This record gives sequence, C-alpha cells and structure tokens, in this order.
Amino acid sequence: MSAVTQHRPGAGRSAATDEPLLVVENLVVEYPGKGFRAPPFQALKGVSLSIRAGETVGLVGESGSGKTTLGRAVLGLAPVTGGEIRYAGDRISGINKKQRRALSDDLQVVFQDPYTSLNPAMTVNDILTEPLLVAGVSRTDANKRVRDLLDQVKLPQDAGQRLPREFSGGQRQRIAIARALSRDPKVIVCDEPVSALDLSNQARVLDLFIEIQERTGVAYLFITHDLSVVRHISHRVAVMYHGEIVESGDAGAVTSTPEHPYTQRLLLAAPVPDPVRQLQRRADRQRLATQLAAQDEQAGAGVGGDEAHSTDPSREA
Ligand SMILES: Nc1ncnc2c1ncn2[C@@H]1O[C@H](COP(=O)(O)OP(=O)(O)OP(=O)(O)O)[C@@H](O)[C@H]1O
Repeated sequence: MSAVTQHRPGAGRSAATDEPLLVVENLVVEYPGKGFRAPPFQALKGVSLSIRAGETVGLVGESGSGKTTLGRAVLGLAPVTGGEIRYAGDRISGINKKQRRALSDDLQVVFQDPYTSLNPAMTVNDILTEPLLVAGVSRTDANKRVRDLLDQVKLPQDAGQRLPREFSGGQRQRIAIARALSRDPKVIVCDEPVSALDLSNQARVLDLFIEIQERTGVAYLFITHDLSVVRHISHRVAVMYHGEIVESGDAGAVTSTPEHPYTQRLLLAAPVPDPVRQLQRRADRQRLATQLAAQDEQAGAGVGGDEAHSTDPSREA
C-alpha cells in the first residue's frame, strides 16, 4: 500500500531543538513466560532512542517486533526490568502512580482503533471536556477549549453534540487526536494511528498530525509497520526487529537506502505495479530472509551477534 510516499519536506528541523526531550536508554522489557517454569520473554532487549521537542521519530517493524511494547513502556504500561526512560531530564521509568499521573498532561497517546478508543456512550463534548474538568479547568474555559480543539482537528462545531458512532473512521481518529491534545502534551505516542483508515483518510490524518506539530511543537513517537507512512511523517526512523533497534537515522536515508537486511526486506514488501519488478522484489526478499535467518542463527549462537545488528554510527540518532 502507499497512501503517501514522499519524504517529509525539510524534515521540520526548524521546530526540533537539539536537546532530547525523551530518552530511552538500554531498555529491557520482560513479560512472564508462557507455561510452567518458562523463562521470561524479553520483548525489548536493550533499546535506546531519543526524541527532541517538535520532532517525529518513526518506529517501524513487523508485527511482534516490540513497537507497541516500547510505546507502552514510555507511558508506564509495560514491565521495565532494565535500562531507563527519561523525560525532560528526569527518570520516569519505575515511578509511582501519583508521579505518573502528574506526567499525563505531557505524555499522551493516540491508539490505532478509533472505534474502540472512544467511549461510545459519551458525546464528543463530554469526551473532550472530561480530561479538562478532571484537571480543574472551569466548565466555561473547558467549553471554550473544546471549540478550539474541534477547530484544530478540522471538525465542525456541531460535532460536539454527537456520539462517536455518528462519525467515520477518519473523523473518529480526529476526535481521539483532539482528546490527546486537550492538555497541551509535549509528546504523543501514536500507535498505528492511521492503520485502520483507508488510503485517502490516512494521508489527511497524517497531514493533520504534521500541521499540529508545526503549530504546537509537540513531539511524536510514531509507531507503524508501514514504511511509506513513516517516510511521510518522520524526521528520523528507528527500525525494530525481534526487540532490538537494528537501524536508525534520518528518515530519508533509512527509507531510501537502508543498510540492514531487515529494513531492506521491509522496503521490498511494498507492492509495485510492474509484475516483472514485483517478481524480482519477491526474489530479493527471499534472499534477504535467508541472510537474516543466517544472522539470527549466528547471533543466537553468540557469534558476532552485535556485528550482525550493527548500524553505521554516522546515521545514528
Ligand atoms: N502483555 C503481554 N504478555 C506477554 N507477551 C506480550 C505481551 N504484550 C506483547 N507481548 C509479546 O511481545 C512481543 C512484542 O509485542 P508488541 O505488541 O510490542 O509488538 P508490535 O511490534 O507492536 O506488534 P504489532 O504491530 O502486531 O502490534 C510479541 O512477541 C508479543 O507476543
């Protein structure tokens, strides 16, 4: 699929400062093993990345590579057993519930499925005013803020009186974005936020994310399995494979001339109209899959594991 194929023009560098706002360092997340006495399963095996204010870092990888786990760890929802996460210089992994609540204005999330992420029994007005009222904003100011939020996500003012089911998928995702924006977050974890949308809605919602970032300076950790989406929205890209980041760097470079065979294989997975080229790409994918399997075997045997996953440091985030 390819709703969007162009690299983000200018990469929004003007908005991004050099100081990292969010830092993930050597992060390890382990889930309990399945079955009696099974060892824990490491979903993240020492992941490091950083995001600056106003920047979008795309996190790409196939299903099960650990993308959502990393997003959940940033939000305090995954069991971190090693490494740490820092926000604005402070460690935020392992903090207590009260400290986490204090962070909820700054760190927000938009999920994949706009059909289940919104309370079906609440009107859009109620969905958007709730976090404001909980934060102690007066009813008058909250109502004013909701009008502003509807404008920001390009929904009509009368949307406020309606229920989520009265909207299309793309419109519902706009409501979810408005809710995430309500307390002026500094970082939004976007977990596959356009995957459930058709191609034209994908492009519109991605452009909305970009517009909002250019206006507010919010940073995104943008999780997707789709390289064309990540190329459109990201300044930098990190590629996840089996719980590790195997390649990272400038979005244009990583998505046009990837170095790691896994990224090369992801790039070749996008269909092309020419059947001859499509066949060639299939053959190339098979060759890369064999190469990856050999690397995995070598890494599993403890021989050259680091080398197998090396990335040109000049491209590093
Ligand atoms: N709560 C959990 N308990 C046990 N294992 C889990 C849990 N959540 C995720 N996993 C496992 O951790 C690995 C990474 O899952 P994760 O959802 O982070 O991957 P992903 O790259 O986001 O995949 P997808 O694109 O399908 O959502 C998978 O093998 C998954 O089965």
